[in-house]
Amino acid sequence: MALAFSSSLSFSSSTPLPPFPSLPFRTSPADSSLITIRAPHRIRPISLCTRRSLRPKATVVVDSPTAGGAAPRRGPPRVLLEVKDLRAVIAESGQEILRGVNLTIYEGEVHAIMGKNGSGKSTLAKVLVGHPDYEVTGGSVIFKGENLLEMEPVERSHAGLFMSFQTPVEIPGFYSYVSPKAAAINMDLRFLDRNVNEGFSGGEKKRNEILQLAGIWVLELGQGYGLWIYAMHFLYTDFTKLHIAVNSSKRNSIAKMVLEADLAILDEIDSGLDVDALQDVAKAVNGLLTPNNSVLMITHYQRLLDFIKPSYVHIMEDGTIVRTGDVSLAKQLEKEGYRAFSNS
Ligand SMILES: Nc1ncnc2c1ncn2[C@@H]1O[C@H](COP(=O)(O)OP(=O)(O)OP(=O)(O)O)[C@@H](O)[C@H]1O
Repeated sequence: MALAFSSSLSFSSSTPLPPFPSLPFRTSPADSSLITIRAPHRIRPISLCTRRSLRPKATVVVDSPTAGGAAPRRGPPRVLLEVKDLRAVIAESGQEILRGVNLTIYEGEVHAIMGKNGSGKSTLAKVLVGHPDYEVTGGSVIFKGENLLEMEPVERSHAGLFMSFQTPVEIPGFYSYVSPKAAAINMDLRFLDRNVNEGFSGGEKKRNEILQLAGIWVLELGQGYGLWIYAMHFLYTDFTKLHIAVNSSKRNSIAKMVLEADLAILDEIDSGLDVDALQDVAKAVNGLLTPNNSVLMITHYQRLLDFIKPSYVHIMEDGTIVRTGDVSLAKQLEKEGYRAFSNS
């Protein structure tokens, strides 16, 4: 298993950060051999966060010297992702899976990719995040003006690309690792009640994956103590469950940061979810959408699109996008099946 992780932050702490990646991560066999833990690419005190869902219902006490209003970016929407004639093979066998994918995503857009089993949807997602099982053999991918294909997976993550896996990883041992440190800084322990994903139901794992969009919460405590909290599991059911109380008067430099993705790739977030859970997940995704970020979601079912409205729906077949349209495509698909869209 390759574990891609790096910190671009420089901490003022004189004590080295704990070696977070040494946690006993494991992937489920059905999923990838790569875990990318998203480390911060930009840092913003929570008081600067403009996203509705992240305005703390939770108790968050922050002592930040840089509090103020963040001005939203102005100007016409930028192209976030431009995929041109992308071709990729399975690295081991050389079998071609992606056979010339073209896709352009502007910021503020929600794109849905649908397609038969085995048409290459997940492969496209994994190739975009740099999964080592695949080798790109042709085409180009520009993300935020930069050549995505030249970046390491972790750099893609830092650049603002997020992917939720169909089968998220389990992180046993998380509680015992974090809880003493959380106690040491007077942090409410109620949100540390479960190991990440371990024993979670399928639906809970999915919610958890989505809530990773809220990012990694980074606490830096002054006076020589730094702590990373990989907070995805704190959030797995409801943002109100995030309850971090830090007595800032006792600490002289506490910064609470939230990281967010510019482009979130959500691979079948709806599978295995009951109706209520689906709505919760959709609500979380919608809450994280802003005019400056985008979502690319892979789904088999139109019902997800009732809750997360797509700007475009693409139909994929045999490693390429064969049709693009609005949500009516998904409706037609539901009615007529893939025969209506087949190239062959
Ligand atoms: N690492 C791999 N090793 C072997 N075959 C692979 C690998 N990755 C993808 N494939 C094959 O490539 C094809 C496309 O797979 P992919 O998972 O991208 O399809 P999909 O459209 O996401 O399907 P589904 O809707 O069932 O999730 C399938 O035939 C799959 O078996």
